[in-house]
Amino acid sequence: MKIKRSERLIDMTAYILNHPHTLTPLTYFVKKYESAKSSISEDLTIIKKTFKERGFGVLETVAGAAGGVIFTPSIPFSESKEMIDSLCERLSEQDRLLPGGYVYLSDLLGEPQLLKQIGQIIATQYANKNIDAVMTVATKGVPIAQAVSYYLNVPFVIVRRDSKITEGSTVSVNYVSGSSERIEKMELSKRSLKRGSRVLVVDDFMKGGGTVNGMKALIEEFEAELVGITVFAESTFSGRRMVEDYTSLICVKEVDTKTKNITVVPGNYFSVMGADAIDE
Ligand SMILES: O=P(O)(O)OC[C@H]1C[C@H](OP(=O)(O)OP(=O)(O)O)[C@H](O)[C@@H]1O
Repeated sequence: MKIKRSERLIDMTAYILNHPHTLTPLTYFVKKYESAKSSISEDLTIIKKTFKERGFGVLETVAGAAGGVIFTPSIPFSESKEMIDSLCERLSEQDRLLPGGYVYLSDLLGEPQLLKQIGQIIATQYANKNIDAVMTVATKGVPIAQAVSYYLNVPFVIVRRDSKITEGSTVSVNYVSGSSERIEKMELSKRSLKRGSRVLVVDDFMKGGGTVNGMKALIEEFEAELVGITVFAESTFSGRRMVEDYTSLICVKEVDTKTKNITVVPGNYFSVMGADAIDE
């Protein structure tokens, strides 16, 4: 289609934003807009510069015959900080405290815009870590895994605590639930992960860390590689937490079961990202 340059820029930007971590050859745009390669290259330079200045992410040009452009989305720290701070306020509402020191999150994890931001924030942390798959455990981790997998453009796999005939043959592990000291089981369809896959584990909430530890054990069973663990929220845990190396967006710092007050503060995301940024 032959359109004005201003319209072409908008159309190209929409396509690129909707295709994260996807190599798009320049010839695709040349054919689509019936334009010269030099015009398309100029357009991509404008988009690349604007994305960088506005903090939308990096538009990388891959040279060579099989080259093109790849968009790696990211979210500016300022936007992440604003979103996490407002979440801490919302989560400090009194009626969220559940028995056992858990916190009611399901309303937040049902909000499309918030899930989109959570996906962007976590995907920003792993943008350059060559993730092959995102892993979570049913049920409340699923919307988070879906959001993160969209922005990393990789599949997500769902670990289950119950056996389902529709999952085919599975690999299962027993794990100690850190919060309840109970032996529990989780399983994953054999079809889900290839040997050597680089896996990111996400979940909605971490208390004792037993659930995440179980997923770590499953990744070992698949002879895959754990790249990182990021949870939406963590709570302080009086017992011995089973997982040490993880990232959280928010932290339930204090819980007063008498007044039902909870104090929620930002998690360790910014300190972890700050460290990573220094390393880059
Ligand atoms: O760190 P731990 O002590 O292991 O607890 C964190 C688990 C428990 C809770 O899941 P549930 O509410 O039990 O299950 P579902 O997500 O299906 O609601 C949460 O979603 C994490 O997966």
